Amino acid sequence: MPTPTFQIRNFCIIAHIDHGKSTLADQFLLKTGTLQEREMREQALDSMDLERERGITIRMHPVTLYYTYGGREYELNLIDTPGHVDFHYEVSRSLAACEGAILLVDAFQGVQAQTVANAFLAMEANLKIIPVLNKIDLPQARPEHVIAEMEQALLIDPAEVLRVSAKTGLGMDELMAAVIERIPPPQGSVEQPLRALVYNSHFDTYKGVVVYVRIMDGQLRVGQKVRFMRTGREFVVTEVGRFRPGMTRCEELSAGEVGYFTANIKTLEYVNIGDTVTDALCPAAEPLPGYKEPKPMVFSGLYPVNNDDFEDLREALARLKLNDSSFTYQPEVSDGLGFGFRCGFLGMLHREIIQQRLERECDIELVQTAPNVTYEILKRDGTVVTVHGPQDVPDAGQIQEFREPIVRVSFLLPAENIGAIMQLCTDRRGTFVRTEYLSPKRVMLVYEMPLAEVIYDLYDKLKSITHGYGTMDYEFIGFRAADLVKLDILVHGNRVDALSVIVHRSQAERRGRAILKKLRDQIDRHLFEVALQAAIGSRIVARENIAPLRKNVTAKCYGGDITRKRKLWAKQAEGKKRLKQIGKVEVPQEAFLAVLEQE
Ligand SMILES: Nc1nc2c(ncn2[C@@H]2O[C@H](COP(=O)(O)OP(=O)(O)OP(=O)(O)O)[C@@H](O)[C@H]2O)c(=O)[nH]1
Repeated sequence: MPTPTFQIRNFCIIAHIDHGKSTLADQFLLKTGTLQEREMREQALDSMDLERERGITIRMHPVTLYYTYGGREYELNLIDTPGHVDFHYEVSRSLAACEGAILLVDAFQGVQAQTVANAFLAMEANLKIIPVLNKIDLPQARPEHVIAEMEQALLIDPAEVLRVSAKTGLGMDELMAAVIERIPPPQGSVEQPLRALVYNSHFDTYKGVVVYVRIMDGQLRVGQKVRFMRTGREFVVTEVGRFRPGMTRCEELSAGEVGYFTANIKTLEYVNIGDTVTDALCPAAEPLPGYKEPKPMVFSGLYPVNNDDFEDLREALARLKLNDSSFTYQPEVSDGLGFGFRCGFLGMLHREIIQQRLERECDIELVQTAPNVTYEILKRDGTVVTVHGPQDVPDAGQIQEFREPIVRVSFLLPAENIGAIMQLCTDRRGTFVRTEYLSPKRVMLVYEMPLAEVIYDLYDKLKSITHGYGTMDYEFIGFRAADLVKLDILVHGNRVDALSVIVHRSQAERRGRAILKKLRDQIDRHLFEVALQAAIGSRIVARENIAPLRKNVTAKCYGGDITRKRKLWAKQAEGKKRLKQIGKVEVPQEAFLAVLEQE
């Protein structure tokens, strides 16, 4: 018998990193007897190794709990959401699968940038918010201040705020009651054709893709032929189940419920987060709203240090892609680094995670080039092209308008640092939007800024200026025209493709000079003077010279000592293996790395 919808509650926990979301999720498992204390590994829901190591939630792990309240048994579906900005879209899809959200705030740290961003996402999705203060067991907790911040920043009624300790379980009874009493039961009808929201998925070696769904209307059963409405692909369902928290089979899932299904789906590419699954024979008229194609925003080149590892790297990337459809890659060749791949990521954290997985899983030494963002170029012939790297930029003569991605960045910081951060934002071509004091000591600051400036080092700068007390969050708002140029690097008159970068014209000279300085330190002297130049089209904006070598290297070894000479020659030959000939100049591989690797 399916649970009547009025006895179902679907909710998630939204919080800033480290405010205790996973610990609270564990308390729900304990409280409902889903897991016993002894069975519970610490933080059962954070299952991926990498997450455990980094202590952050990357993927969402749903769990179905049963809890008796007021003499009735309720089905509670808890959906854990990622807390990082890179995974914004995934957060928004998991919110769409719920009717309510627990907004968890650390009673010491207070409201942070991601708390605000995620709370607004939940409010936009019309979720019932249950504001909760966590870590009230901490001696340094300052509940009254934090509640005042919540009221100021998020218009939360102080009377509604619950106080818990996810660590000790204090306040859990009140929280369970609030989930049941305050969050509305799901709407939707079993009589309607099936509509299920795909809010996540993972790849299982034996079962194929496991699709995580929230059933909005209708029913989902084994043997049913279903259709993904965006792609039109059809599959026959082989298994339906719930997460308890392990995958547990059941007969069917009905309107209002949360669970998973498998259907011998071989690749995650067929399963898009946000897509709608319907019955192939009796399809729904309209898919569910809000679908977005996941778009990588940050790109960088990934090269094996040893070119023989290229095929291994290709295989490793293909395996990763099976598990993460938001990551993209395509082969590219660079003058300096040889064969490699241009990879697309959702953001900087996503990029770091992928690199770590690759290194761990395939034991290949990798070089990552400095990250760049995606650009749009309106050409004089009226076409718009998307550019993922400097090598794709057409000739200046063909460019009508160069556009870059802009994000809205929100900072939450100690009031005393506001001047320094505003200066930083101005230097990074930011446009001031607004500022708001949450208390005399904490302020929210909003800027619009090019994404390229944000990924460069904004986060590190924020942390160092605010001594770790500032937080930030950003969302993509669109492409805007800017005075961007492709800056080329010439070694003795020869353009080196691998070293080109896209920069704002006002910064071209400074960036050019910095690159040339690094190059100069890496390239040995030659018998002639080597000119290093940075150029925009044919205009040189910066120049460095490497003075010529005055004497032959072996000259100082006198004529007679042939063994020493041989040794020297052998050593030179060894070094030359990794030298790249550019025109008449030999450039060591390290020079490319020094310039391309992120500072
Ligand atoms: N004293 C105390 N510590 C807590 C409490 N809840 C969580 N913690 C600690 O706070 C730290 C972060 O908790 P997590 O549950 O990992 O936080 P999270 O929000 O899931 O973090 P992400 O997965 O990074 O988003 C851990 O060291 C917890 O032990 C609490 O109520 N009291």
